[in-house]
Amino acid sequence: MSVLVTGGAGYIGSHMVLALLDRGDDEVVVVDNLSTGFRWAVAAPAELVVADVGDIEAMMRLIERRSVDAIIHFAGSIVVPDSVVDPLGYYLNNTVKSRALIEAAVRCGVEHFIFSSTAAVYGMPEVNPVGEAAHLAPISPYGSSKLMTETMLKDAAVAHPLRYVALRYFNVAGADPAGRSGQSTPRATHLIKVACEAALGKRPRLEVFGTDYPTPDGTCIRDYIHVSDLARAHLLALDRLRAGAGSMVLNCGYGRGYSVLEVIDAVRRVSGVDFTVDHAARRPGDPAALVAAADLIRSELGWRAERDELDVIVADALAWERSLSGRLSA
Ligand SMILES: NC(=O)c1ccc[n+]([C@@H]2O[C@H](COP(=O)([O-])OP(=O)(O)OC[C@H]3O[C@@H](n4cnc5c(N)ncnc54)[C@H](O)[C@@H]3O)[C@@H](O)[C@H]2O)c1
Ligand SMILES: O=c1ccn([C@@H]2O[C@H](COP(=O)(O)OP(=O)(O)O[C@H]3O[C@H](CO)[C@H](O)[C@H](O)[C@H]3O)[C@@H](O)[C@H]2O)c(=O)[nH]1
Repeated sequence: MSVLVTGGAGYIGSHMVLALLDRGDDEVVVVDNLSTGFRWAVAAPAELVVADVGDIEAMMRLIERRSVDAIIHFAGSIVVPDSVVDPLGYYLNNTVKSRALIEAAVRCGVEHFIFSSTAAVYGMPEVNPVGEAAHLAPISPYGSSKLMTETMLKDAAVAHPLRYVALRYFNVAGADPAGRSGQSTPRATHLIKVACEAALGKRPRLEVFGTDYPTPDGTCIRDYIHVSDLARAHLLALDRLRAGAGSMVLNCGYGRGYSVLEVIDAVRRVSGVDFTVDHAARRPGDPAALVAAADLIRSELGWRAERDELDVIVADALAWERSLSGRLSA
């Protein structure tokens, strides 16, 4: 039996492949169209198939050839502001192509499906920490495209012998502690990556988007989760599904938030570099605070955080950023 990891050449997917291989699950096949991913990010002996998840025939052939019993679906487009500019492109890549993949799974009898959802399904939550039962009101096409895939899975799981875990990630950060993968996309927008680039002189400065939010220091609060802890949550979800558990929707965060200024302090502290920080206007669509209620994932999966110290997350991200320059041309 093989696990199919879509988007396995990307940031989080490449850590998933490492987590599977590290525990001895060697039958791993990756599908990635390399639109933002990297061939080198797929660790051996995982097989990389360069294909599009929307190609239903190709997905069915692959599922049959590798006897896939579980799909972990990371492939998608992830930049929230881009989704506002190109909503139909986001609905195509995230919703329409996920539908094709789900149909391939159903037609081939794959019973286990894990889906990368997002805290963006909550929009601007009125209460923090935000629980899985909170009102779902995405404010971007990105968030809507992911919520629509959650809905398809819910309905497909009623009609077919398919069980799924939708994991709603909060802010994913950090890198493989052994230095084998990390966030590599050029022109990244994520705060910790951008701050590490500033600390290493790859950017002239960091801009803080908004200092007048109703938070203790006026900057936005987010729940940053280490990518290795997140990958481990997927392993546990896979084990639960294979053991016969029913479908679940789970937040992935630590239940603790840090402000933008606290993150900047951590990056300055860990790097020892006092890089330039400018105050800028609010970025449209940013909720003031987004922190996970993280009890359900602990009780349902027995998941425990291992790298939840902000300085550890930053140190891993910084180490990866230092090692990155030589790799991107590969
Ligand atoms: N990074 C975060 O903070 C975050 C937060 C919430 C949810 N997510 C979700 O996690 C998943 C992975 O995100 P990431 O940060 O690793 O992004 P990423 O861009 O690094 O990885 C996505 C991968 O999918 C591939 N891909 C995209 N469209 C494809 C298609 N149609 N067919 C085949 N491959 C395709 C890309 O080439 C890339 O390798 C995404 O679904 C994203 O929405 C990420
Ligand atoms: O240069 C920067 C970059 C970010 N920020 C701030 O830092 C916080 C975190 O921003 P990120 O861009 O790192 O992350 P988001 O919270 O916007 O986005 C995250 O959550 C979203 C759901 O809300 C999506 O899932 C997305 O993929 C995921 O990274 C925000 O307040 C943002 O305004 C800055 O001040 N300066």
